[in-house]
Order: sequence, then C-alpha cells, then structure tokens
Amino acid sequence: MSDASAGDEAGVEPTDAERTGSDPVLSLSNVDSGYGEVQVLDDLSMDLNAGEIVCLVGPNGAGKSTVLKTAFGMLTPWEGTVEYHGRDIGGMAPEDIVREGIGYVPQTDNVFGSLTIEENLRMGGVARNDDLDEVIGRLYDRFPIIDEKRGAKARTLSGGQRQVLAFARALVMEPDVLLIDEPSAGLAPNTADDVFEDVQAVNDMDTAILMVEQNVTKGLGISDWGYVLDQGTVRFDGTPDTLLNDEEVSQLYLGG
Ligand SMILES: Nc1ncnc2c1ncn2[C@@H]1O[C@H](COP(=O)(O)OP(=O)(O)OP(=O)(O)O)[C@@H](O)[C@H]1O
Repeated sequence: MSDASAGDEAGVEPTDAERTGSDPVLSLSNVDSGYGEVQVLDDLSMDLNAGEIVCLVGPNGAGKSTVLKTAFGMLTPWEGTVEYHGRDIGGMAPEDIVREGIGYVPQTDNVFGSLTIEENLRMGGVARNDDLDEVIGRLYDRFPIIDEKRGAKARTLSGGQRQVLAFARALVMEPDVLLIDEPSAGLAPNTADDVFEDVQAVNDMDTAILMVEQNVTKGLGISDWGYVLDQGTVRFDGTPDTLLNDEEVSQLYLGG
C-alpha cells in the first residue's frame, strides 16, 4: 500500500507489485476540480487499469462522486489531466466521452421510469448507428431479469432490477470503462449482493470499472484495487485486503 499523503507530488503511481495489470485505460493526474468557485478535488491522482474493478471509498463529502463527474466530463478539471488510453479528455462533453468508450451510471435517476425496459435500452444506444438489435439481444442474454420484462415500464422494476437496467443501458455503447456511483445505495443486503455480482458480470464483459461505494467491505471485496479519499485527495491506495486490514486506514476512514 502506498501512503499517498506522505508521497511525492506525483501522487499514486501503481508501484505496488501486487497490482494486476499495468495498462491504464483511465488516469487522473494531479487533478483539481469543483463546483463554481468551490474546490473539491485537490491534486488527486489515480489509475484504472485494463480489466480491473477499482473501488473509491472514504467519508461523506470526500469527493468520490466528484471524481466520477470529472472523469465523465460533467466537470472540467481546473488543473491536471484526465487521460483515456493516454489521450487527454479533460473537459470533453459527456456525449463525446460516451462515444469514446466511457459509460456512467449515476447513483439516482439512472433509468427513465416512464419508458419500457426496451425503450430505455434503445435510448442508451442513440449514439450507435449499427448493430443495436444485436447488442441489446446480447444484453438480454446476459441479464435475463430484464429480458423477461422488456415491455414493462422501468418504474415497475425493483431497486435491484433498476440497477441492472441502468448497467445494461450504459453497456449498449459497449464501453471499455464504466463509472458506477454507489451501486448498492438504498438496496436491501441480499439485493445489494446480487448487484455486486452484476458488477462482476459487467467486468467479465471486458469492461474496466471505477466504482464509488459506501459499503466498504463489499465494494472492496469485489475489487482489484482500492483508493481511500479524504478531503478531495487520495490518502491511501492498495489491494482491498491491505486496506481493510490496515488499522489506521480502517479507524480513520473506513468506520473502524
Ligand atoms: N452540485 C454541487 N454543487 C456544489 N457543491 C457540491 C455539488 N455536489 C457536491 N458538492 C460538494 O462537493 C463535496 C464532495 O461531494 P461528493 O458528492 O463528491 O462527495 P462523496 O465523497 O461522493 O460523498 P457522499 O458519500 O456523501 O456522496 C461535498 O462537500 C459536496 O457538498
């Protein structure tokens, strides 16, 4: 585990030999970002490597969701870079970022309740001009729960089913990176377990995942690497086991 707070200005380089892969698909380097005049991210650096699930954890207000919004172009970095496959995409419009290959599943309002499942998926593919039926067919095969209900209004789905639809909607563009904000928020424990399995199923479709999660044990439990954020910057990063077993990290940031 690297203690980023004690590290050098370069932030969190993937120096730990335990990290799987070394091919970053998404890198934030020394990023400052925020809302209006309010700075939230402060010299934040992190990587998502090909094939990984990476989990961002930390206290309320640490800036976790702000990382995803900055990576997805909803906020323009004030300083630093956001690179996708080595190309600077900082501040690019979200609709262009989607075309580049990054999807985003926000925490709330992530499906259109008044549209059917099928319509939600077709909306997710408006920027595609080929193979839409084939791609949606593959998603129905992968997630039978939405296949069974394709003509139903999305508002009739349970919380867990909605989350699956939100993932599938983002996957219509076949992203190689998916940003997911608190997939288990508001779900009963059993349902949350199912949703974490679905996150792994998405990852199995060759999609690297950068996920924010309040449920630290479960979020880190399915992840390859974790970053602990506080006050807009990375305090620690490491393997999930290392973070969960570190007394200081656990006491200070992970609720003991
Ligand atoms: N749209 C906004 N306008 C102004 N400030 C905002 C906005 N959204 C978030 N903030 C502020 O930015 C800071 C970081 O918020 P963010 O949602 O990124 O934190 P978080 O780590 O995801 O926290 P939580 O776990 O509570 O969602 C907080 O102080 C929050 O009040």
